[in-house]
Amino acid sequence: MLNIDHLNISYNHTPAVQDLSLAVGAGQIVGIAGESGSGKSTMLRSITGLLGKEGKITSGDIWFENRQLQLLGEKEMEKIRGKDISMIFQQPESSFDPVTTIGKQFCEALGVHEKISKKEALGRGMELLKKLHFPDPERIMDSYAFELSGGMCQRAAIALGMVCNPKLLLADEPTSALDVTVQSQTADALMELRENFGTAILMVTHNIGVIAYMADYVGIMYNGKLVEWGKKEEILLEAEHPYTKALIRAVPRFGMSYEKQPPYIADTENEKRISVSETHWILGGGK
Ligand SMILES: Nc1ncnc2c1ncn2[C@@H]1O[C@H](COP(=O)(O)OP(=O)(O)OP(=O)(O)O)[C@@H](O)[C@H]1O
Repeated sequence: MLNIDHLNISYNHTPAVQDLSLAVGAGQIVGIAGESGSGKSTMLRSITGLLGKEGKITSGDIWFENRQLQLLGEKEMEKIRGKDISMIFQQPESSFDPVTTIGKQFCEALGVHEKISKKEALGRGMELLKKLHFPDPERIMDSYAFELSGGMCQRAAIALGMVCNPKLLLADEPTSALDVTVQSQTADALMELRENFGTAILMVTHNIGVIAYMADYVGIMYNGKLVEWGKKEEILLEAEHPYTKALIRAVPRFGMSYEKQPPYIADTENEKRISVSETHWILGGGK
């Protein structure tokens, strides 16, 4: 569905992303981890054509289905943004206009891409809010973003991002600004979207625990380059790059033995183990 091929991006001639290739298949969750400044957000923004004035794709291709996104003009990108590809951000409030009700923003988001009545648009939004476990979607529709808690706001932002039923959701640190319990709810909400709608998700984060919990494929960025790429189990168990090893070592253990936390991603031959439920616990999802 999405194929990034030997992508190079610079800001004012300084390279930020170098020779990056990766792929996201339909319905897959791909997690990209990496330290601050390694180029994760730049890579995501390049997909939606939002690199700003300084940012430039200097070579390489971004294929989405049969289109080369980096060759499309702003008008064509506008049609794709929000409809086929949508994006959610670390600060959920930044997905919303603070002086417009959430309901009105659902109507506006749908109105850009479809001829749809206000009633129908609100209905579609409320259905999504229900799927994301809001017991009172009508109240949410009448609220402003600042009236919601951080976790509610992020789930509402996910619903807004999903309202046009995009094939690909880009998520920039979707759980980082949230406390651990809400991180877990948000991670579960994203995984449910994949289950319910087959949405592919490309997510960048500092948090290898979130990736261990959610992703099918993992990439590790370091200094603008993708230094590791593969299936989650392969990367978490067979990390080769020193930065990946350090990231995995840095996952807190909370003094719990692995044996108490099945199921494992286990490589019995080498007796190396990473507990998926441990990362779930780190995310606040249970003990
Ligand atoms: N608008 C910009 N103008 C100039 N340089 C930029 C701009 N945005 C990002 N950069 C630079 O590009 C490099 C990659 O930044 P980017 O934000 O993509 O990293 P990141 O991995 O997403 O970091 P973080 O995890 O802190 O968000 C950094 O060196 C950063 O300073």
